[in-house]
Amino acid sequence: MLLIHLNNVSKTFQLKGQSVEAVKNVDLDIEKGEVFGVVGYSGAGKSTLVRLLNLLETPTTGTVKIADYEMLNLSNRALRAARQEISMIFQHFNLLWSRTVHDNIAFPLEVAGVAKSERNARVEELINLVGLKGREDSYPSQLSGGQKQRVGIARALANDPKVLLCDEATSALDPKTTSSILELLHDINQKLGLTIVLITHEMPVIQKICSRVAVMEDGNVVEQGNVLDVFKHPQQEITRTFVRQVTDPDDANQAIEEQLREEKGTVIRLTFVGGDAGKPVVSELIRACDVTVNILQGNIAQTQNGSYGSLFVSIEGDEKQLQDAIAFLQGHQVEAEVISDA
Ligand SMILES: Nc1ncnc2c1ncn2[C@@H]1O[C@H](COP(=O)(O)OP(=O)(O)OP(=O)(O)O)[C@@H](O)[C@H]1O
Repeated sequence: MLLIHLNNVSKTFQLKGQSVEAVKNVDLDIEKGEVFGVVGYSGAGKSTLVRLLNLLETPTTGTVKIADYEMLNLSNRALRAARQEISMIFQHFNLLWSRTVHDNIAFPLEVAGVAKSERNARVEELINLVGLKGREDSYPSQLSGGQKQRVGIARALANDPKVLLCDEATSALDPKTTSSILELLHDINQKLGLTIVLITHEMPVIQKICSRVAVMEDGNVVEQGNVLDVFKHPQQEITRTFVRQVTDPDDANQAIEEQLREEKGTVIRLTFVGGDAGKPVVSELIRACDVTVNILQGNIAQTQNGSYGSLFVSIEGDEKQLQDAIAFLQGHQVEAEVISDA
């Protein structure tokens, strides 16, 4: 079921007599219960796009429909009600520093006029959900970054939203804490069926929890689709750059470069789907084409839609053997890209 529908949405800011087109003619459909990611570099328009979803920004053109709400046609009062169903978490948590964990989480319930006993029961439930039992009376300054974001998540869930918007929610956290927060978001999505829209400049975040992704560049959504499909067949150069954040992390690149200097053969990157797909293909390749294959580097990324692997190999053989080897690989649904010739 479709939950979010953006039709031809644009946002132009006027700044000192100049127009800044932050979001340009974006069409986007997000299904109920999915984790949808928007990836792009700084300035691409991601924050503006996500703020258009809860009408923190009003579109210059286009329409925004969320659940049954035509967001632009709502009265102020109806918009306030609709916003309760669209919650948000932030990079810097935006907690109230003078309130305890308990009172931060209770805050949106107070605003919504929920009675005290009901409020306390709900806060306790949320504290358990996000794994903060025992920290109810701490102040935000006494918490780690990951714990602060857990408070942010609990507070965002207080009024049972339909959608959770995450604006660079893990960008201020170290990799281990990032993983634990992404796991929590994944659990919440599974347990509550909550629809999550997250924006990030980090493709590993998309890889870990999103089922679909949109890539933004210069205000445009330049590509969107199922995460595994985008990993397998990125259409745009910028998407390839993002995919490489996962498949060729910097330390792996360095290792490849060092090996490239020493390799006698032709270095080829194989990309394949499925955990084991690479192994039999390589041994069959050696047998069928009578070439020597050295494995240089391998990497498998798990996405929500399945696994995706890349394998760097160096192949030694004459020109004909090499051509045969590439044809053989392609005939086995493995993509083969020549990285460097000896
Ligand atoms: N309120 C505003 N007034 C004027 N220009 C704005 C405003 N908000 C955003 N912009 C401009 O719109 C463009 C897109 O900004 P946006 O913050 O949406 O990008 P982003 O992809 O989220 O980047 P970042 O991660 O750095 O926030 C930028 O050129 C930015 O300067």
